Amino acid sequence: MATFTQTVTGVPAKQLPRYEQAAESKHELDWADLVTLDLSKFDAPGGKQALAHQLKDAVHKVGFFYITNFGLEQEQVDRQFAIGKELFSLPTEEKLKYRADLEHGNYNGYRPLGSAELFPGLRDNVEMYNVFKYIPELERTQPEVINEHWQEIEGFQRHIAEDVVQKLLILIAIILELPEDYLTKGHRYDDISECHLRYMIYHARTPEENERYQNLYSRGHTDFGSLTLLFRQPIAALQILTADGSWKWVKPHPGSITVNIADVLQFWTAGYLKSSIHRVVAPPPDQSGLDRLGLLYFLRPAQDLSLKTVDSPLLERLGLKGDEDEAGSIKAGDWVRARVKGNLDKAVAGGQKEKAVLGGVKVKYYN
Ligand SMILES: O=C(O)CCC(=O)C(=O)O
Ligand SMILES: [Fe+2]
Repeated sequence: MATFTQTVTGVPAKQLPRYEQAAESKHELDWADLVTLDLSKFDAPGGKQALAHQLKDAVHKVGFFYITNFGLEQEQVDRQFAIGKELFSLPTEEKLKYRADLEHGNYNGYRPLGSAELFPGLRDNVEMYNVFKYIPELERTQPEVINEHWQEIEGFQRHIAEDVVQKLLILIAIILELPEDYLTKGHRYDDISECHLRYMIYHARTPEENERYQNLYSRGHTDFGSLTLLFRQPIAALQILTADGSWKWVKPHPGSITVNIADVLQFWTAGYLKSSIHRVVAPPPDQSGLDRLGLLYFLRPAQDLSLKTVDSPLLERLGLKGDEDEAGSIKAGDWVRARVKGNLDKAVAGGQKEKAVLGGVKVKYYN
């Protein structure tokens, strides 16, 4: 295994202030009905099969689900929120030293406030900091607060990448009637890929600003990679576009991670797995004055893998494996970078639109 040689300062890590989670909203919102997978059942006899059975409809029809008992204590999760909070409190000029090369579709590093235009002339209220995997090929200079805690961050990433995500990929392989290691092979921590742990912050807006922005924090979109894991943030804001065309809120259940299927799994399964459209809106009135910190892990496959439909007996039986595979010539890494670049495009008046990304394949955007 490669060893990583990130420069550390030699100065003992500063104490981080304890992160206090916000109180949940008292508003009764129109919550999405999502299944919860208890991952502690994974290693029990027949556990994987039972979990795969539970997951099958959810990943086909909704694309979103919760997981619990994923092997991280709330305290470990809160430490990551504390790192994110510290990072975003740095002066803007300091953060800009670590700006990601967004123009080339590279998300490694800082994405400044207002990078995406939501409506013509109206920019987003989001900052992001993406920490790619700690492998030599992806090394970059990082702010002090990241370097001071890099071993903890790497340990956190590795637990997600080498334990949680591996279990989920095995369940999905079982659903697709593929060998259990079929998907895990393309998602190793030491592969060059764009997987990252993301700290992000949505800055609260005034009620007047929210009105101008039609309450939108982040446009409806699908995610670019294989899976996205969203650590629980009690400030409600995430919504899913459901099959009947209505938006439903995602409830931040204690002790859970919200997981969603992203584009690459949709390509590999000719649409059987749903890369669902979701968006982020202004929180309900009792939380709308709060900045909303986010902690997410974006799983992406080894960059050279093609987006060709996999040889799944299930997909064969369903008649989904046709001769036409328009994404077959696209590489996963190229898809992800094209979509990162696309996020910098100017907003188009009139809302919903479709946009060609690569090789004639298009994506839809929603407000
Ligand atoms: O902040 C959230 O709840 C979701 C963020 C999201 O969808 C994304 O960053 O892709
Ligand atoms: Fe997303």
